[in-house]
Amino acid sequence: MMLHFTKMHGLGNDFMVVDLVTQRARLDAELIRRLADRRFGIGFDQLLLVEPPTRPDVDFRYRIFNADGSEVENCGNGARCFARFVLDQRLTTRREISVQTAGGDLQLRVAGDGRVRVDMGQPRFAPADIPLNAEAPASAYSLDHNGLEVTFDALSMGNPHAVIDVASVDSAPVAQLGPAIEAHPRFPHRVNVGFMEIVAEDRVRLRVFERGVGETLACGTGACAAAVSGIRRGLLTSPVSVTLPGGELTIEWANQATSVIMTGPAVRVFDGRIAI
Ligand SMILES: N[C@H](CCC[C@H](N)C(=O)O)C(=O)O
Repeated sequence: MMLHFTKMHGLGNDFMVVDLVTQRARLDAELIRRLADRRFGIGFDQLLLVEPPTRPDVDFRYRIFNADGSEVENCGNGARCFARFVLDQRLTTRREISVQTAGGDLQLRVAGDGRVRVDMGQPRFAPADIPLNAEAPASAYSLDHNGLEVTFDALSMGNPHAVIDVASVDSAPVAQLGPAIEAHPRFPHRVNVGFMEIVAEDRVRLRVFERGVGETLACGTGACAAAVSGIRRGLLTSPVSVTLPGGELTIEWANQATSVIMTGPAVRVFDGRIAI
């Protein structure tokens, strides 16, 4: 069959977006890996599926698959592209869109200037919610990597994140430490690894080694996790500007009992179709 798709990105974190409201297709992990390949396939960091809701109180179901074929709970940059896509495809006329994900519900709002505001829900800190093997919640954990003690914060944005403070993202050991922590046994579902450089109380630089992908140009949930980590440790004040290699996101978080709000761009690159 021919599968219609749209290539999109959020600050260079790139996606294959598929409308499964008006199309029918089954995409298993092996096919997803093949489609994700940047030479033999379409090439993307994540596949985003737009599906009819399974509950009456949301507009769509939003499913996310990493390039390695693993299905995951959330994708922030993808959520902004999801909102742009369903409006462009006329799958809705609403500019306030609610979606269900495996990690919880998201509220998407498309602004007049094309930027998208996403209510990402509340962060979760209990080790069991991340999940992280740890005796009790803390704002600083440590693990051993080749005899080196690595200190990190950890939380869930629906998906798991570790946040490591670094003096400079330019010299951060992303390629060495990223994969080691992603697959560390302390994280039973693996983890996204953020390297955060605090520039000012309202500004950070960030690089993210994403679970199931590797380093990406931007990570929306990673930007949320980094900002939340800095705010709750008293190092940052909301709103926080997060500068990633692909560009800048604004993250707001008032306090533990409120949602994290992420605002940023969503870009449509091209439409295509592929035989599967
Ligand atoms: N790699 C992530 C999913 C995509 C997150 C990222 N692309 C974003 O914008 O939040 C995970 O395995 O949880």
